[in-house]
Amino acid sequence: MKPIPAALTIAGTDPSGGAGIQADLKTFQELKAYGMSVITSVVAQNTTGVQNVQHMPVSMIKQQLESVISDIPFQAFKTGMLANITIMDAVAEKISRLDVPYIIDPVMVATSGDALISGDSRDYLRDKLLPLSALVTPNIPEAEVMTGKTIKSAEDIQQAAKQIVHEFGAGAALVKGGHMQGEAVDFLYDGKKMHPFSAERIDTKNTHGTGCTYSAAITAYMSHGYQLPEAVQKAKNFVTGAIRDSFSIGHGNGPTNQWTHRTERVN
Ligand SMILES: Nc1ncnc2c1ncn2[C@@H]1O[C@H](COP(=O)(O)OP(=O)(O)OP(=O)(O)O)[C@@H](O)[C@H]1O
Ligand SMILES: Cc1ncc(CO)c(N)n1
Repeated sequence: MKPIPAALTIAGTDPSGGAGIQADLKTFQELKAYGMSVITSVVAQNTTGVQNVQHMPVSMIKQQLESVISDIPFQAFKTGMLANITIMDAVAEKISRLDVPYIIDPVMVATSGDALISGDSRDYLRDKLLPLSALVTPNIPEAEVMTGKTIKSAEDIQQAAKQIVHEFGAGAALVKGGHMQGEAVDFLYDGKKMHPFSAERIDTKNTHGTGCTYSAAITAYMSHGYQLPEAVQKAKNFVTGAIRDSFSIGHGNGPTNQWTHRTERVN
């Protein structure tokens, strides 16, 4: 019998519901993957920014992982906000033996500009976590931190994607062009081929949680058995719809809309 598609997110929270664990679970649900979550940090945030952060004790993060892993099988998982080296290390220890695709959203800074991880953990993420991943999904500033190079053009994005795979050992790299001008073009490099994914740029300030929604959608599609690059194409359609139909709520950058009634369906 086919297993029930299940997906796990290991990330921080957003009580305003647009990013982090909340965005991931909404996306999993819309894309018909049974959603599970391990909370790494509780973040007091909303559409205007981050007001406070409380990291979970490492023993509690490990225990949450153990509770899920020992009980329910899942076919793909992602990490989002992993705030410091101690948390990254604990997560790495628990997930390194899992034999299902691992998607890293290398969260560093919120849409509002607030830092979500410590400065010294950026290198650790690159050196310790990337080699465990099937895919990493940096935006341009995150890819610049990883590669140490300035990214100004589509050519630069592709070079960064290649470096992240060949030099840092990620299974594949999807470098997102959301922070550039013009079409929203992302490049996926899987170690052999470069795959561009393009969508019209939508004129909106409501982009809170776009990165979380995108990587959660990739994770959900992979839990259904879709491989790269197909899982990314489907997730790109999903996130573009979620930005197009985004909610003008809150006083800052509004959240994306995961409702799939007008966007990509699973089956
Ligand atoms: N205004 C836009 N119109 C269309 N697509 C967009 C727009 N902004 C971002 N995207 C797309 O949304 C996806 C998420 O990319 P983005 O670069 O915004 O992620 P991010 O910066 O990690 O998100 P976050 O704001 O959650 O940190 C990518 O496919 C990107 O091309
Ligand atoms: C918890 C969390 N993860 C990721 C982001 C990036 O959007 C955010 N704002 N909050």
